Amino acid sequence: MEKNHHLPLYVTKSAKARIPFHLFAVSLFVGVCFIFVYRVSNIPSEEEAGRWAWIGLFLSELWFCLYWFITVIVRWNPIYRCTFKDRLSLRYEEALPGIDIFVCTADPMIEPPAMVINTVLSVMAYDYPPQKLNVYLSDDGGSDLTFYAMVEASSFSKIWLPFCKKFKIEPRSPEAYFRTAVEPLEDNVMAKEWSSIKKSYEGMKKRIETTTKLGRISEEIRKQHKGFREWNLVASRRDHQTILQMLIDGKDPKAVDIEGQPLPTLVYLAREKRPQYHHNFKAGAVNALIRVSSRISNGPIILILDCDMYSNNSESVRDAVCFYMDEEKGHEVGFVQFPQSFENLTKNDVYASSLNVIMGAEIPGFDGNGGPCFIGTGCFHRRNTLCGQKYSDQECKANWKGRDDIKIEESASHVLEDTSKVLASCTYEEKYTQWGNEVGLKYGCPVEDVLSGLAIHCRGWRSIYFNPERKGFLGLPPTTLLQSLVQHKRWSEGDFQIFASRYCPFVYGYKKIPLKLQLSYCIYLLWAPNGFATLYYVAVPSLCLLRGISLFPKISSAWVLPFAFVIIFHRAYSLGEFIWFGGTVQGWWNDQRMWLFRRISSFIFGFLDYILKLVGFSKSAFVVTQKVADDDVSERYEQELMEFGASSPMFTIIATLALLNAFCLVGGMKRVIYMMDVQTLVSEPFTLQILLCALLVLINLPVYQCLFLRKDKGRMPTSVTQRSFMFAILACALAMY
Ligand SMILES: O=c1ccn([C@@H]2O[C@H](COP(=O)(O)OP(=O)(O)O[C@H]3O[C@H](CO)[C@@H](O)[C@H](O)[C@H]3O)[C@@H](O)[C@H]2O)c(=O)[nH]1
Ligand SMILES: [Mn+2]
Repeated sequence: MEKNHHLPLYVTKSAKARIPFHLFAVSLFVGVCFIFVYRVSNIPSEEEAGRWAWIGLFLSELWFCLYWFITVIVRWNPIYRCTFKDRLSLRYEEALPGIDIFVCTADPMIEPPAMVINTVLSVMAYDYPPQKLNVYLSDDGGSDLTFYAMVEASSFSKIWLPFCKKFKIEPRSPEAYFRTAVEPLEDNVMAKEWSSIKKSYEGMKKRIETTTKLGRISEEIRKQHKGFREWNLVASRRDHQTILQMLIDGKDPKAVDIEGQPLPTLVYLAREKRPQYHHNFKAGAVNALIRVSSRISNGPIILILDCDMYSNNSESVRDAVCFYMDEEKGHEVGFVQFPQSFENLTKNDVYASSLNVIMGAEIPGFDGNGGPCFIGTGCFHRRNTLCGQKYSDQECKANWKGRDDIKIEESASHVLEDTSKVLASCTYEEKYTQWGNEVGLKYGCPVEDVLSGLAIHCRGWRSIYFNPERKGFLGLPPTTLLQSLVQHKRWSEGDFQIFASRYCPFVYGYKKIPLKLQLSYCIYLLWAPNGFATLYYVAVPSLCLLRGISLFPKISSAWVLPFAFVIIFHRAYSLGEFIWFGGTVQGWWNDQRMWLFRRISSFIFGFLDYILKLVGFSKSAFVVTQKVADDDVSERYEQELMEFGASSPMFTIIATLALLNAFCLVGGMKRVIYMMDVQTLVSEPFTLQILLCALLVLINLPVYQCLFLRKDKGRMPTSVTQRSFMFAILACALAMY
């Protein structure tokens, strides 16, 4: 036992093959230096055409180099973690900390209640003592439809939890389980239970879906639970009192499953909303939950989840607890972040939703540099840390060791409901103004997660990234182009807002977090400016080609070499990395296209929106990502056909640039065909420009399809087509004359 005590609860491993990567980075840097030498020594003189185009290109390349440098810093020293859950059970099974799990939902129409309760059921079924699990649902939609689904879930949990535990099934979201599991025909006992539970699940799902479709709760259902009466007072989803219902009170001895085992506490909360108070989106919801849960269960560890992120691994809580309970380092840990992984991705991932490279290469790099950022979901926080506590070596060590859950008043659930309501009221935060600032998640930023995580790092805490073999959580990716672009607009805008505010990591984190972590943060915080450099690079060289201004070395010149070297190796590395983390070649190509689209649309609009907010022209918003799609849209998603089909300025930019490059390529090819002898071809100063233009046309092929060939509803709307033709022709005309 004594010896056992000194074995750590987790280990950290460095990545292998770091040296080749370092060599690669250094040689690429040498190549980049050559490019810069070329750019500086060949600036066109003032009389020559294209001086400004040249300088602009140089600035874009400088920017790309700077940004690439950050991506190298992030990848320099990734680390990976491994836990020992058996040691945890041996030493601490009786002393495991309580866990409060927060699930956030915002709208029953785009986040169907049937999906939400699957997430809820999956976390209720964690392999963890149920008395120590407390599940809270925050419903920003304030919807009785969601509440109804929760009532159904609370009774279904009585058969679902024993079933999960008895047969040790995975995953524990009933929907996901029954979708993939094969009926256990050999095992007679299980087969019988299996089909009866499947039947009751399907019955429940049907009832919930019918009710959701109907859009209101029938009288019959209303009688099932006193909680429905609350909706008599609800004026609208933006104007209602706090609704707090303890659906299962884990402390109640009568709250047991069909096998007589205790159930986790289950709470439904719709915080108060009034038109005159800003509700601060998800951050506001989480903060209300932090307060309410402190009265009800006060678990020292909080798991935050989006409503589509169901638990795919029933041991994740134990994994996370290993980091917190480690005798050596546990007291330093502020939060444990799991990767954001998705189900429902298609083979070649048309919209590049997978985040595989970010989760596989970049976030482990963050961990090596001082700790992963908080990405909003799949994250276990220490309650005190979230509530603003600063890290201090001695104090935290002492506290965590002799950790004594702060006692909470024992009272009946209806009393708790009444006394906790005030904590979720609009006026509460007026009195305690530190909420949303020093306490809880921060307000005022569309990426409350990244900002709050940064603040936690700056208060001295470390964070841990844990990416187990069996994914901890699975969510739903955006399934249309526009949703993906809108999501990235929110992210790029929020991230840039952090960079440009007093929370800029170089200022706010100065002397508080390591420089390499400050730089790492910039990999996301500087997404938005990338948009401009990219926009320049995909438009100006092509237009110059049309006009006859050369911006790259002649194909016969030795200066071509550094360009070729940098471009080929940089992209080859990216391809290799993509495939290493489970992608396909076609998937990589799609990924490249999506990054192009995001940069020239989401990032630009994100930046502009940031400016508009700055001068007070537009208000902050949080466009919730849709989690359901119409049948024909889903079908096209399955076929990996890009979905345009809506009129959006983002599509206009994308289509304009696609057309512009097509026109320029035609113009450029004409030039080559006119001078069709080998001698001039070799000394041809436009070869690289033509190649760049051709590559852009190639990557934009799906856009031309949507413009000219497709007939389905996902094709480009006529208005967008007309507008983009006009803009593209205008730009070409301006370039030529
Ligand atoms: O007013 C709101 C708006 C959103 N949400 C919830 O926030 C979560 C995330 O919203 P979603 O539309 O799915 O956005 P994503 O872009 O997928 O979210 C990512 O990015 C967000 C920050 O932009 C983080 O908060 C998320 O955790 C992270 O998954 C969902 O559960 C919503 O129900 C609320 O509770 N209240
Ligand atoms: Mn989401």
